[in-house]
Amino acid sequence: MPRYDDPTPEDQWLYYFKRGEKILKEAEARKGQKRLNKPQRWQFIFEYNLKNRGTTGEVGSAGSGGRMVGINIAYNEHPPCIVPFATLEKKFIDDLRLEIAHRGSYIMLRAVVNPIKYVSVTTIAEDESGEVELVQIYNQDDRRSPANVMPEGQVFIVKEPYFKTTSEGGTSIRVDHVSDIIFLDGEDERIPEKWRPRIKLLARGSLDWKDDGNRFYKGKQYFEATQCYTKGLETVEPGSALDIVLLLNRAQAYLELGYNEKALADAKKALYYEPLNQKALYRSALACYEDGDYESTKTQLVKLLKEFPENKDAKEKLLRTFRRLQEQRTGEYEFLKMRNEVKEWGDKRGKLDCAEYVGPVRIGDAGGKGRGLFTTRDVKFGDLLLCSKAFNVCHKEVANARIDILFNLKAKKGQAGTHSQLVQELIQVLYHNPKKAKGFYELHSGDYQRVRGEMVDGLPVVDSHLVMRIMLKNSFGCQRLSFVDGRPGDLFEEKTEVEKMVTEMSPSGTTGGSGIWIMPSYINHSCWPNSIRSFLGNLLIVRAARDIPAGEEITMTYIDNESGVQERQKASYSGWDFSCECTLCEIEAAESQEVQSKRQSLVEKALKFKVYLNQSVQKTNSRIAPMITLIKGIEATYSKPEFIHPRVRLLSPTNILQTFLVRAQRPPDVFLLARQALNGLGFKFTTKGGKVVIERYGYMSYPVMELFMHAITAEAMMGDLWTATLWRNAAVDVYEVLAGERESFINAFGGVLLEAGVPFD
Ligand SMILES: C[S@@+](CC[C@H](N)C(=O)[O-])C[C@H]1O[C@@H](n2cnc3c(N)ncnc32)[C@H](O)[C@@H]1O
Repeated sequence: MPRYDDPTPEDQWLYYFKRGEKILKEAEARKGQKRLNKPQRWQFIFEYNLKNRGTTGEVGSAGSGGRMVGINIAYNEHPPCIVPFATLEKKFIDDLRLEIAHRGSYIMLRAVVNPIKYVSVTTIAEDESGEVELVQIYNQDDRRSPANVMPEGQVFIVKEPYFKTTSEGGTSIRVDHVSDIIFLDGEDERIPEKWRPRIKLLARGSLDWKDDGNRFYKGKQYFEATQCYTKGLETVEPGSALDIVLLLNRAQAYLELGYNEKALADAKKALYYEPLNQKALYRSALACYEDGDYESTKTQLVKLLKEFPENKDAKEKLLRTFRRLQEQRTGEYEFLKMRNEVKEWGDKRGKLDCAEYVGPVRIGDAGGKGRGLFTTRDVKFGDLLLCSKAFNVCHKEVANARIDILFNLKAKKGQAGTHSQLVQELIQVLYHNPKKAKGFYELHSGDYQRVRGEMVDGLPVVDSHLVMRIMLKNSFGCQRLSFVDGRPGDLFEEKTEVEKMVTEMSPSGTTGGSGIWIMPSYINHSCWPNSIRSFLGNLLIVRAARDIPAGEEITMTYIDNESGVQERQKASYSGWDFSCECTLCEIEAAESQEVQSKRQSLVEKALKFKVYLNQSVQKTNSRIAPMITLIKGIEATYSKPEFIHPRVRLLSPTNILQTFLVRAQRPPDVFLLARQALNGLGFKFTTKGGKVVIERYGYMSYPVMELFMHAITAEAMMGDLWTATLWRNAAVDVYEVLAGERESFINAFGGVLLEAGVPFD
């Protein structure tokens, strides 16, 4: 079942946290001390090279098979440097003290080996006195090779360096914040005299830099291309033809990297000198389009087409822009086309070309819950509330997805999946798109103490620990499609070797994709929510799961609601620091301990029958009677009417029994059970004017769809195709809410309908 995110209750990760806490305690005990063992330079380098012999610098990825599972442990939360470099005082390796961020200081280093990458880019660096130390640089752009980030011989500055004990007992300078490291190029005056190249390279002109940049661009090395164009721009005459070419080339490379704000800034600079430059107008339009600013895109393209009416790309883009503006206004999308596109991505990264839709909702004060999302008008079951584009998402379906284990010992949170990759990518997005970053920084970050200061030395400050905390509180566990061929997406997962390893290490047994969607992050939790989210590629769709009056708070579920109240409370507390007080929790918490335990033990017994699902028909047949007794027993533990207290815990046992009954070819019982289960969830049906009408919508979740499909196929098997068709129509409405759109119903369940002989339309 898709979850808001993996709550990973503390006890499941106890072993790792205990180990981590031990390391932390030992490290804390050494706080302020000098490193114990000063490594011998030659020995240190020799052992490093020996250990990393045979690796190419990059330690593979999930799809490449040979990758080690990365374990990212964050415990040394320290804010980034927010003071200008000029105010810092130089320190040497010998001056560093353990478990301290050296405020007011910097250290000048030079890499003496080729780097290696696990989760961080790791190297050995020397200072000017020849002392060496391990340096771990986190959160660099994963698209760059480690040798490109930190080639041997690279001189760099670490501002306010953090010196720490490694989990292997050694020491290292750990750089968490991208804004804390300054890479110096050969001509930088801050490079110490002794590290300057002895032979002065021939002076290179802006034209040379442009040619180099173009070569890198052709080779798809966009980061390197931007570096060359930047060098060229340093010496070129402002407003000259070459200046404009360099700006426009850099804008194009920035667009490729997703640094849209920088691309727009470059295109705008070119437009300052040449207001009707065709490429500048087009690239500024592209940058606005990529950032979802379709009005500005339109303005730029209209201006361009007025001057250059034959520009085909601009015409095509303008048409697309009109479509985006319509989506933004109406929430009308070509869902089926989009779904097929997502399927075609295969194991590649993808992004749908569409706009965001913010429906009848607004952010408001939700009292003790902080902020929340509220309806601005009466909303009907199935209405589209949000169609939100990912701020950033890391799908695990992608071939080179990084599946790691991420621990934040300070926040006591652990996650298995793409979360470590997500944090790293978020940091890059925030660093290169500071305007867009504002929406992210406004999200809930729990008790984290934020530092002031958005920019330093003309560059954005990104606090990696803050990003991690926001990610922990707001990320959604996700897959690319909520339903694949009739079943919830995650049932289809074929685990890769790395995933299997991570799953083994994660007692919750789950690994998942993860992403950040800004608006949906404002929705608070309820165990019986009034909205449902679903995923379509990089889109998160939220629809109303019942009629909601104007001004009511919209809720969704963060956790697996098929568990009992105590487990749910534990999950919401350990994952998000709150105790749920929704009506379901209120009712269940007020039940006697005896009733709660009885229900729990009956559910556990019923779930054990899952093992028979893969056994012979005969064996399953003999389990039907005991299963019915168990289900009746669970039902008897509920005392309130189902529309006040839905029988959520009966969902999985019912689905198991349904499968037994289908195999035993007992369609009347299959239908009866499906109907009873739906009634038990609070649904109320009537037949009106030749239609099955859902008079009251009950508790909605993915397995509900199974109940509908069982009802439909059972009716068809009994020969009543008419009733089957009526149920099918009702099922489409429910599917729309669960899958986000109705257009793919046939796509998803066509096979089941075909087999049962139920007409499609
Ligand atoms: C994703 S954020 C939701 C938006 C958040 N309320 C805000 O102000 O930004 C998750 C956090 O909201 C709060 N929250 C969500 N659901 C809640 C609930 N049912 N009761 C109390 N607090 C809740 C918790 O602090 C949780 O860590």
